[in-house]
Amino acid sequence: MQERPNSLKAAVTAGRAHIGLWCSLASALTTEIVAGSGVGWVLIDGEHSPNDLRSIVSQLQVLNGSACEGAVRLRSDDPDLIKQMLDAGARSLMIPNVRSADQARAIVSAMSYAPHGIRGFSVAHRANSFGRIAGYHANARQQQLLAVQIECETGVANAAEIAAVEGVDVLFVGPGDLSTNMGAMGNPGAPHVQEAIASVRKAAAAAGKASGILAPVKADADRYIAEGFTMVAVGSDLGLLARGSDALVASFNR
Ligand SMILES: O=C(O)C(=O)C[C@H](O)[C@@H](O)CO
Repeated sequence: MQERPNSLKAAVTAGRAHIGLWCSLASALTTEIVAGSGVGWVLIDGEHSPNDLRSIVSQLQVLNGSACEGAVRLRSDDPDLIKQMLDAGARSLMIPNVRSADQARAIVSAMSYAPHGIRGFSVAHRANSFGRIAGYHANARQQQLLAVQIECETGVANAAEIAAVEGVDVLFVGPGDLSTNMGAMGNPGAPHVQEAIASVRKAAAAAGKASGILAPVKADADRYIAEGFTMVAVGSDLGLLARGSDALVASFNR
């Protein structure tokens, strides 16, 4: 058995925009519904959502056989969490608030088996279809995608060095955290934040890497894609359900 190609990695490393949806509801059912839309990837959020390892695995399972790539955001860069999540079958990882090239190198190391890194070895797990994927251990890095989030001024200042780290595929801007860190809480449209966002995109491009961002307003997403961001999340299960239900109820309350 061969490992399924990572369509998200293939698109963004070739410079093709690939849209995704954020899955914050920690529910295999809602992730299945969202993935059925035909979106290219979903982000299963282990940072700000009430997910645990089992709920993340359930969401990855509903993506089996689908063209939609399940990316997982961890709550930190802890190498033990990274190992457990990779073994559980997540191969596209997003790590929040990466601030330096050394931190990025440590994350790549945690994703790599010796001699390139420190990932612990387990002979059979969900990632290699319980031992059915021949050569998984030798080739595991090929289908892995690493998106590091740039979410503070230090990360922006070090974006060029972070992008240059071998094994980093995407600099992914966290617009909420970045704007908050830059004194414009929740307002990524502030001119100085927009300048920082553009500088992250340019740093990624200069290193031949992809850039990504979460942009739940369509006009923003269109503009970011036109500027060159490729891994673009255009909404979330939570937002769709909350705003959709608000609008439906409001439509009866005139
Ligand atoms: O800083 C941000 O913005 C992000 O990283 C995305 C958020 O965590 C959030 O909006 C998820 O729901």
